[in-house]
Amino acid sequence: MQMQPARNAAGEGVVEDAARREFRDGMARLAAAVNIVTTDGPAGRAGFTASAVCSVSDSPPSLLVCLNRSASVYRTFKANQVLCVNTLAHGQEDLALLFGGRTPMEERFAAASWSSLETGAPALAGALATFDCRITEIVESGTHDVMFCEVLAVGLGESLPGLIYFARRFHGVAIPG
Ligand SMILES: NC(=O)C1=CN([C@@H]2O[C@H](COP(=O)(O)OP(=O)(O)OC[C@H]3O[C@@H](n4cnc5c(N)ncnc54)[C@H](O)[C@@H]3O)[C@@H](O)[C@H]2O)C=CC1
Ligand SMILES: Cc1cc2nc3c(=O)[nH]c(=O)nc-3n(C[C@H](O)[C@H](O)[C@H](O)COP(=O)(O)O)c2cc1C
Repeated sequence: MQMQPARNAAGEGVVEDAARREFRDGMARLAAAVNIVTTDGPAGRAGFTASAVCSVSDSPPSLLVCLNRSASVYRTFKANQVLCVNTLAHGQEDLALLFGGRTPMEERFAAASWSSLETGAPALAGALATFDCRITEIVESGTHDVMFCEVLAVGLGESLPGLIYFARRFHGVAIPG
């Protein structure tokens, strides 16, 4: 068996790169809902697309969101301490791409209509569900911060087909029945 060198000529960790690639290939098979996570407050308004969102507990109602510390929106979320998880419906793929990076913040928000629930974080008109939250704890893990959140208010939109991210693409999910 040929051993792979731990570092290439440029000093980069090739073993680590292979592990990351393998991890991502595996994660590409783990289907996930698509959300736009927003915030507003003293540090300003920001939002990003997130598939790393998960239910934690129903008492108290709580969820978690994983945010890369290198994202342009990171400092704004950390400073505001509130966020709203907006779960997207089939047909909102363009919004998911817009909030998926590299687009100026005003352009991202100009593409949709927003209101607010309790915290002042933007709630997306036409979302399947909106979870208005206060960030209660932040745990650093690898490249990401895990933001644990208490859900203060839930908005339920129309019952529409859902949107998932699977195999590096968006897919619609039909309502059963
Ligand atoms: N959890 C995250 O931070 C995610 C970030 N992305 C961003 O979008 C880009 C394109 O993603 P794909 O087209 O799906 O191809 P990809 O091969 O980069 O990612 C495949 C899967 O790996 C996971 N993933 C990707 N980057 C990650 C990261 N930095 N930390 C933890 N998990 C990660 C996600 O589940 C993603 O669907 C990624 O390179 C990343 O920048 C996408 C999905 C999740
Ligand atoms: C489908 C999809 C899912 C994503 N999920 C996450 C996620 O869960 N956590 C995260 O930190 N970034 C995620 N990203 C990347 C962020 O949306 C992106 O880095 C963010 O918009 C910040 O980009 P910016 O630094 O250019 O502003 C995802 C991107 C896409 C397209």
